[in-house]
Amino acid sequence: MKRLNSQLQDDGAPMELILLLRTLLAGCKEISFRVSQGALAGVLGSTLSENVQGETQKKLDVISNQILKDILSESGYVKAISSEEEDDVVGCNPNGNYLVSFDPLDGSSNTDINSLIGTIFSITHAPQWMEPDDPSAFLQPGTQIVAAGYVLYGPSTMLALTTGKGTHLYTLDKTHGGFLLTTANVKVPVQTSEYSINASNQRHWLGSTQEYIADLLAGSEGPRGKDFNMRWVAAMVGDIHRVLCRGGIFLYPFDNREPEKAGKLRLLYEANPMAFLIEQAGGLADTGAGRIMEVMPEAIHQRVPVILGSKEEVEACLAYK
Ligand SMILES: O=P(O)(O)OC[C@H]1O[C@](O)(COP(=O)(O)O)[C@@H](O)[C@@H]1O
Ligand SMILES: [Mg+2]
Ligand SMILES: [Mg+2]
Repeated sequence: MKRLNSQLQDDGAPMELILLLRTLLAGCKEISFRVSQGALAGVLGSTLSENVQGETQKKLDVISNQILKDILSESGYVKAISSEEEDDVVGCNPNGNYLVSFDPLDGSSNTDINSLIGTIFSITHAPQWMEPDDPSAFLQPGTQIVAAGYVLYGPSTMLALTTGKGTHLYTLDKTHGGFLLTTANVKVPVQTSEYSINASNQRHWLGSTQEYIADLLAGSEGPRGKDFNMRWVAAMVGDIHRVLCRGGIFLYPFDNREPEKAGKLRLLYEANPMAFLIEQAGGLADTGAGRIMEVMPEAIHQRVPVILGSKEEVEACLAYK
């Protein structure tokens, strides 16, 4: 079976980027181990501190963040990082050539129920002019990303990764500690009859979202003329993995609960990396007002509405105005 290194070389990834990815993934393997220890590791439950988003952090969030921060800042390849769990950009090596944005633990409320969680990341070049603690260099559209992916801590630990040459899925072989290529050039089916949305927010949605979901619910008796199935993992990483594996549409749309927040999911370390993976697998990723990867970020923790997945279903959704 092909190893990660060899696939990255075949995809033409520069050696320094390969080394950076290997470093990042070494951190994810450590997180994978910690996660698998569950209550035995004494890491479940909430801490008293709150992160910048005002949500209560789980201890595993803090631990995962620390693991990635330490390994990346010591690597030498990274000029600065931005993390969901850090209020500000964290400066690393002033001579580093890359910037890394990450959600160290996505779906963290699932930790208490032994369900799917993961780490999401994206990597861009670090501009020469940048001071290591300058957040403005992170405010680049997703089109500038050179590598993005997630590690899913499920029954097996899996990696989905793209460097812009297709999306590949790898499985962690825990007997020798390496990621092995298990699906090359994964393709999201263009059509689907499966959707994913937190329906408890329905009353807050825009009219167009209400109408679209109502038509899916009407199934074979409605205008779509077919029945749809619904799935919600409550961890974006789990929902997107399902979409990559068998298609579907995933929505965390704009809603009126906090209109200034424009959505729940964060652009830099949730929406953009997932958009890159989905697009590289033949799917679409949109905010409802344009391509996610073309959004010019204004802040490192900016949120965006997310509609992504099977091409024809995303197009059908976007046709509702
Ligand atoms: O609580 P809700 O509305 O179901 O939201 C679930 C969404 O929130 C998230 O858990 C946010 O991620 P974090 O756990 O990293 O904060 C997504 O992974 C998921 O899609
Ligand atoms: Mg998250
Ligand atoms: Mg998180």
